[in-house]
Amino acid sequence: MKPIALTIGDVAGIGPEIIAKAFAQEPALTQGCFVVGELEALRRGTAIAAGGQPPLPVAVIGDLAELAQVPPRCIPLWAVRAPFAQLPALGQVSADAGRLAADAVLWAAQAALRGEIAALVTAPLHKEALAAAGVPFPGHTELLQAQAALHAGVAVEQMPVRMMLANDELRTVLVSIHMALRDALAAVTHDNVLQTLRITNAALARSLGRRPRIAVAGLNPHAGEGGLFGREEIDVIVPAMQVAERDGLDLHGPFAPDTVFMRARRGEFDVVVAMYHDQGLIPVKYLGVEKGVNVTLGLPLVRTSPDHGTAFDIAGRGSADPASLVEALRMARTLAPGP
Ligand SMILES: NC(=O)C1=CN([C@@H]2O[C@H](COP(=O)(O)OP(=O)(O)OC[C@H]3O[C@@H](n4cnc5c(N)ncnc54)[C@H](O)[C@@H]3O)[C@@H](O)[C@H]2O)C=CC1
Ligand SMILES: NCC(=O)COP(=O)(O)O
Repeated sequence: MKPIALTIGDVAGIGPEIIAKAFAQEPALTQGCFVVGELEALRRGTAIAAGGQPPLPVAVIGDLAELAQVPPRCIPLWAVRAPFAQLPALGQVSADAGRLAADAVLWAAQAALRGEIAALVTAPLHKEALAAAGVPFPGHTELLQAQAALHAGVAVEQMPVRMMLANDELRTVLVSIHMALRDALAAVTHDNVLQTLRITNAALARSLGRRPRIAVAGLNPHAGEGGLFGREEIDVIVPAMQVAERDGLDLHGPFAPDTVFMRARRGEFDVVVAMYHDQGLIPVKYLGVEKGVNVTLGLPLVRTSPDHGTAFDIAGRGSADPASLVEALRMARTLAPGP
């Protein structure tokens, strides 16, 4: 398989530390992987991860062919900038860290689109730091969508993508992501719901090898209770489902949002389409932030990420759990195309 890039994320957070822990704890899984980032921040992460023991060494590479020469228990690094004279402080929003995080993702996205790497696994970045650096995208998902559209020579709207969060008990795909809740309500449109259903169906049919059973969450309490508590289910969600059903999708609902995740977790459905960010992410993260994986559906490349963020509150302490990053790496290997 081609190499897998791990982008360093926001270096004021736990990204470098959990990357170093993943390399230390999972030598077989991380074989053929390399970090995209900056030398001093990665070295700081290896020292934090080692907790007083000798840290894993870092080997800077200038060509992906050099990966084969990197000895075991050494972390290969593709540096996207010169080493920091002064590292961004741990636990604080900084434009320098935001710029580095974005540059690492941009480099890896372009390498993936050129077919040089099998997948990218992105350590978390801080959205305020990204904005402080002047990056015009709220998160990875939108940045990758824009890069993929550019590469394909199409408008961003012609490269629709969706966020999926998954663990071994539950999957959810979101109609909208990084926007104010008021805007998310307005984003529950016929086209957005229909597009989400189609993207979900295509992605899961590929990974499951069969037609996925898709549950649809309502927007309102009790899925509107027959129109008593809101009409979006009747006016928007059901008509979009009817169009998708005519295309052969196996759809169920719209169901009361407070019970649909419980039913999916019991095995009734393969995935729940949620109407906005927190409706879908709270149930998955509540099952354990260490288990979830974020996958961007709809891209012409494989991208996974841990489900948690930069955890500024614990950065530098050595207590960050690399489990979700390890799961993201495992999932990237599963989804990545063969040689
Ligand atoms: N894939 C990505 O790039 C993601 C980025 N974010 C961004 O991260 C920043 C911080 O977000 P928050 O809402 O504070 O969420 P967070 O996930 O960074 O932290 C929430 C709580 O979980 C704990 N936590 C998170 N990951 C942990 C780990 N691996 N081990 C142990 N404890 C862990 C933190 O210490 C904190 O108490 C925001 O800018 C957010 O947008 C959030 C989610 C995903
Ligand atoms: N809540 C998940 C999240 O914000 C991750 O966003 P992205 O950086 O994967 O687009």
